[in-house]
Amino acid sequence: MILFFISEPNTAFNTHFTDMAETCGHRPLFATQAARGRTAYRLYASSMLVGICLVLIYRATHAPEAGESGRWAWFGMLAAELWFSFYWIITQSVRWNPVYRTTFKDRLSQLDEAELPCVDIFVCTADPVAEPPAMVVSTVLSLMAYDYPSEKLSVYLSDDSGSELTFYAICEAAQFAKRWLPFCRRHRVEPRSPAAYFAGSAEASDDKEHSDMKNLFREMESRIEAVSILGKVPKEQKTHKGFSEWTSDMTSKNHPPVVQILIDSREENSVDIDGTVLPTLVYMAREKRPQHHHNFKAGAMNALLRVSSVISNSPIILNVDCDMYSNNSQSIRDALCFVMDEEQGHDVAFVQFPQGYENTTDNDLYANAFKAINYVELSGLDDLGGPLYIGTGCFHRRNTLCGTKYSTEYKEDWKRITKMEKKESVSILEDTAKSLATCIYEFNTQWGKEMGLKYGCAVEDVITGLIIHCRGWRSVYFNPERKGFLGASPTTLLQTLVQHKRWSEGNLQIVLSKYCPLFYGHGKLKLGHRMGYCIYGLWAANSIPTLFYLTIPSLFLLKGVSLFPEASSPWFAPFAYVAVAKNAFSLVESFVSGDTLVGWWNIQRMWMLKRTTSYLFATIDNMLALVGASKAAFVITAKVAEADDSAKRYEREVMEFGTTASAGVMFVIIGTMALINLACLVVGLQRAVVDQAFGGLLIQNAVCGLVVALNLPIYEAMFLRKDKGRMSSSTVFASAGLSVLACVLPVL
Ligand SMILES: O=c1ccn([C@@H]2O[C@H](COP(=O)(O)OP(=O)(O)O[C@H]3O[C@H](CO)[C@@H](O)[C@H](O)[C@H]3O)[C@@H](O)[C@H]2O)c(=O)[nH]1
Ligand SMILES: [Mn+2]
Repeated sequence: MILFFISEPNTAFNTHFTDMAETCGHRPLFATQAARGRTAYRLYASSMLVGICLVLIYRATHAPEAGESGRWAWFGMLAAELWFSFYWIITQSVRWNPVYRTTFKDRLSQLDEAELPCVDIFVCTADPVAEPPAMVVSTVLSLMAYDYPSEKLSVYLSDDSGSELTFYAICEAAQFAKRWLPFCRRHRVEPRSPAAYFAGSAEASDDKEHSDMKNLFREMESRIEAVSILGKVPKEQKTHKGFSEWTSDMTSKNHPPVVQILIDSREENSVDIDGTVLPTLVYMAREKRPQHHHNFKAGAMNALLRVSSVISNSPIILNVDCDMYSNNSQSIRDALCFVMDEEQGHDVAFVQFPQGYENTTDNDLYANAFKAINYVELSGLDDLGGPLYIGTGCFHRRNTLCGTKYSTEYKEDWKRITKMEKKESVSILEDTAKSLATCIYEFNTQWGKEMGLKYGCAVEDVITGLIIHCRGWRSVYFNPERKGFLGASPTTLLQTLVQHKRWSEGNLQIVLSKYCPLFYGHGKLKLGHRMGYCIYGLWAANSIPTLFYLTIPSLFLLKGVSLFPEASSPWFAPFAYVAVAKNAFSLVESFVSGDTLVGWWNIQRMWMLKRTTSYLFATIDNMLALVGASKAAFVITAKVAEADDSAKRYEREVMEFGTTASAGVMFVIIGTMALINLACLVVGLQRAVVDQAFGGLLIQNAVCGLVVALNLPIYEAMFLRKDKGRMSSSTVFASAGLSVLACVLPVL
C-alpha cells in the first residue's frame, strides 16, 4: 500500500494546469500536486468508520446490568470510545487530500531583480541563558546571508531580555558579516549559519580561505562565549556607541526601549569586504516595566512591526525564532513564488515552512521531529485553506499581519517598496523607533486585538493565523527537499513535556474561547479546515479519556472482570480490526514521512506520556483559567544541554528523568501508570494461565501488555539504571505507593 507519495512531475493534473495557465499568457510561479493513493486511503477510512460504529454499537448494547460489576467502568469506556471516535473523525480532514507544492524560482529570477520587494526578517530572543547569544548570532548571520539583493533585506533582532550580552554578540555579527556574506556568495555555502556550516564541514578545511574563515568564526564565538560567561561586557570591548544605552539600574524586566541600527544599508560605508552592500541590521529591546504586561513573543513581534515600519517597512516579513537558522539560502525566493504569482497569489497571506530540527536522534527519542505532521497533516491543511502559522519559518504579508481583511479588489503593489529610501538620519530614526517600542504605546489601540499578533494566548502564532484565515486569506505550506529552517528541539523528557504543555494548553484555550475554530470559523472557513484546527486544539482533551483507557481496563483485570468482547464472539472482530488497522496505518504514514520503526514506537510512547502528563495539566490549567484561577505563562524552552552527561545519554537515546524538582508530579504520574499496568499484567496473565481462560480477557491483557511494552524504558529508569538520568528514588516511592493504592482500592 503506497500512500501519500508525491505524484511524479508532469502528471495529467499538473500538465493540464500549467498548459492552461500558459496559454493565457501567465507563467505560474508554483505548481500544486495532489498526493497519490487517495482512493486506497478513502477505502481504508471508510472501513475504519464501519469498525468504529460496530465498536460503539457493541458498547451501547452490552452494558452490564445494574448491580453487575463493571457497570460504571463500561459507561466510562463508552464515553472514552465516543471521544476517540470523534477525534479520529476530526483527524481525517487533513488526510483526505494532502497537496504538495513546487516553485519555479527561475521564472521569478526572470523578473527584473530591481522589481523584487524588500523583505524584513524578525528574529526573537528572550533570555541570554536559555538562548545563548552565540546561537542567536549564527541564526542572524544565516538570515543576513540569504541569496537575495542585500539592499532589500533588513534583519531585526528583538531581545526581550534587553541584555548587553546579546547586544555585544550582535555587534560582533555586524562585523563578521562583512567577511561571511562574501564567503557564502563565492562558495555557494549551505547552510549559511556559520555554526552549522563549520560543524558539518570539518574535512574541507585544507582550503586556506575556508580555514581562515573558520578560525575567524571560532574566535568570534569564543569572544561572545567569554562575555556570556563573565555575565557582562568588559569596558574595552564596548566599542559601539550603543552600549551607552545600558545604565547600571537596567534589568531585563525594567528598562527603557533600546533601538540600535547597527548596519544601515543606505549608508555608503555599509559594505562588505567585496564592496557589496550589507543588509540592514537592527537591535531592538522594547521597553519593559514590571507594572505592564509584556505579552511575551506576541508583544515583541508587534513592537518589531512598528519599529520596522519606520525603518524599512517592507511588504514581506519573515519571522524566525532565534533557535532556528536558515538552512536554505533560496527560501525568500521560494516564498515569493507563492505570494507574487499573478493568478493564485493574491489571497495568500502567509507561507509556512515546517519546523525542522537538526538535533533529533536517529529514532527521534522524544518524538519531537513531527515528521508525519510535517509531511501529511500540514500538507492536508494546505488543501483546506492553509497550514497554521507555527511561529517560526513563516513569511507574512505585512498588511495581513497588521489586520487587513481580504477582498477580491485587494492587490498588493509589489513595486511599492523595492528600495529603502534615504530618509532621516540614523539617530532620528532610532528615536522615532524607540517611541514606538514603549509600554504605553499600545494603550487604547488595536494592537494585540485587531492589529498584529493576538495577545493572551500561549500559542500566539496559531490564534493569529486562525484570525487571518477567518479574514478571508489563505496560507500555503512549503516543505522543500532541502529544509528551509533548522532548529533545536528539546533534548530531555521534561523539556519536551513542558513545551507540549504550553502548546496543548494554548491550543485548547483557543477552542474554549470565542475563537473556537468550529464556531468562530463558521461561514468563514471550510468545515475541513475548522476540523484541522481542532486536531491541535483538542490535543489536551485527549488526556482524560486516555488516562481512563490506560488504567481502568487494566485494573479490572485484577478482578477478572471483562470490559471487552470475548475472543470467540463476533464482536471481537471490529475491536481487533480498529486497533490493528489504525496502528498499521499510522505505521505506514510514519514510514512514508521518513520515520524508522523504532521511531514510530517512540512516537507512540511519547503520545502516551504527553497525554497523561502535559495534556492533563494543560486541561486542568484551562479549567482553572475558566474560573479565573490561573494565568497564561510562557516557559521558554531551554536550548542548551545541561552540564552533566545528559547530552550523551540523549545521543544514545536513553530517556532522561534526572532529578528536577519541577518534574515531580509529571514523573510520578508516569511512574504510577507504568507500575499499575505492570502489576495488572502479571495478575491478568496469571489468571489466564491458571484459569486456562485466554479468550475472555484477551483484549484487556493485550492493551495492558502494550502499555507495559511502551513503558519498558520507564521500568529501566525506575529500577535498573544507575546513571544520573534515572528516576529519582522519591519519585519511584511515590509512584509505588500510589499504584498500590490504585490496585487495592477497587477491591475494597
Ligand atoms: O517573552 C518572550 C518569550 C519568548 N520569546 C521568543 O519566542 C520564541 C519561541 O520560544 P521557545 O521557548 O523557543 O518556544 P517553542 O516552543 O520552541 O516555540 C514554538 O511555540 C511558540 C508558541 O508557544 C511560538 O511562539 C514559537 O514561534 C514556536 O516556534 C523564542 O525565539 C523566544 O525568544 C520572546 O521573544 N519573548
Ligand atoms: Mn523554540
